[in-house]
Amino acid sequence: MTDRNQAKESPEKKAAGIYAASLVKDGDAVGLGTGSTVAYTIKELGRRVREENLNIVGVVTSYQSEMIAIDAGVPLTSLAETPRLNIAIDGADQFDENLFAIKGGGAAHTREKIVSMSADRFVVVSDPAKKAKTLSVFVPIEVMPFGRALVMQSLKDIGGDPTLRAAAKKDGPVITDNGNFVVDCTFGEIKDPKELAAKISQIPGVVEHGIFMNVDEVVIGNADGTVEIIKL
Ligand SMILES: O=C(CO)[C@H](O)[C@H](O)COP(=O)(O)O
Repeated sequence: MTDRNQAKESPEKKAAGIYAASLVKDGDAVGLGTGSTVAYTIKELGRRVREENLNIVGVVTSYQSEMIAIDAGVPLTSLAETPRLNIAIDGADQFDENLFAIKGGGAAHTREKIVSMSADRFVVVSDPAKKAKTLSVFVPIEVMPFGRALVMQSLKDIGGDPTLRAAAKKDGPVITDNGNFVVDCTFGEIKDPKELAAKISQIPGVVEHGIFMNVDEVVIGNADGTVEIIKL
């Protein structure tokens, strides 16, 4: 499968991803996020299952993480069967000093939010470039196709600059794993992520936005293999 994560190896992402796998304990139910950083975590968990007899079950957030987990040999379950998770691990597109984060670069943020909110501990894995004083990258917003015109106009009304995300290898829009569109909306510097999140959530047709306010800690990987942990 070709995808945005076929980019070259990143030692920073690898360091963060592999370290985060060491936070998983025997018997844990683990939320498995989506993206190139957490892919290292999923593969390392597979190694621990094979080589250390680690006994875990994973809940995936996308078809992509499902395929990686199956390849790696991580046993899977569903939130329906295992509604409460011990830990969820996932990447992010940007995070700030208060550990507010923006996610959804891979259009998986709706399931990622559900899975992370189902976990006792939510750990973000990142490279150093995603740390910011103030959030400023575009906010991915999953949108019901039927409601897209109202959502686009409403996002402009609250000061956003929305763009329907186009698919890379298909004519037309990205379709999420849930059958919806994704609107990427720029708001400049986001001074109050909580307030913006509430405004976006009120728009009919919005399924979920990519502002996350439930991150417990961030693991930042460095090129030399070391990690920095940020907790509030
Ligand atoms: O939110 C996400 C997917 O929807 C990813 O976690 C986020 O885009 C980070 O990806 P990567 O680890 O590849 O940089």
